[in-house]
Amino acid sequence: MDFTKPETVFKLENIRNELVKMEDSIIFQFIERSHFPTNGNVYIENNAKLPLGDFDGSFLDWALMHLEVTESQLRRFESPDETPFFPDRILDSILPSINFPQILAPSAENVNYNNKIKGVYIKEIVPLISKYDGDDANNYGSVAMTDIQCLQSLSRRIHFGKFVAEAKFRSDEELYTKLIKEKDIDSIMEHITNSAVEEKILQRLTTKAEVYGVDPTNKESQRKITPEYLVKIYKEFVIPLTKEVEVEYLLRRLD
Ligand SMILES: C=C(O[C@@H]1C=C(C(=O)O)C=C[C@H]1O)C(=O)O
Repeated sequence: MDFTKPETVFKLENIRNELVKMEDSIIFQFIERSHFPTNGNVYIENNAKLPLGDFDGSFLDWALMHLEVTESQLRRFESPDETPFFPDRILDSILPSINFPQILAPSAENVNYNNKIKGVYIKEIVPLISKYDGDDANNYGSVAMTDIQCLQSLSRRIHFGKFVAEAKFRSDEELYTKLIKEKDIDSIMEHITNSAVEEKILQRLTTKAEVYGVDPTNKESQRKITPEYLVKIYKEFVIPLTKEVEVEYLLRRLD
């Protein structure tokens, strides 16, 4: 898939191949996070234990916002597959624009699920992938940086739903135009759903987690991340959120 060549992006097979590649990144970032406890202090907004001057938010928010400001100046968010968590804080790039061809509908940039993704990650995913419930003040920085890697990978994977939706729209423009005009959300969700693909993804994740997630040097074969938890994360959060993005993108496709 090459974002400078739209014809490579509109092929659903190419998009699905990209989603498969993202599984490895997400698994390995979850494994990194599994070295640390939950460290709930990094998620508490305006936490007296982690003073941040006049910044309004959590330690994680502070780290993520500052990183995104730098990344924006290095052209990260010009790429159509990157969606910022702090769209109002990012800056113009200091690098010349690549001028990617228009691939998605102009309304695509308004489909930003990152606040919801961050909430689900903190509330639901961190308790599943972290080492134990607890706090280790020596690792606040490491946890924030690891969380940022996980969040940016999850964000890219879930917002890839925009490309999936565009490919599906182009595959049956008449049907989707009708459903969009009727604002028939349930029918749109039904038509973008492919249960066979979802099942294949969950089966592959189980195998990958069994291979990647076990430390071969550890005699007790202690798992770094359990296959059951990885499947649960995808089944209950990653895939549903991707489909929400697909539906939201399509509802705005004709704007
Ligand atoms: C991404 C797609 O759309 C939907 C979402 C999927 C996912 O998030 O993994 C898989 C299949 C579909 O239900 C697709 O059709 O490939």
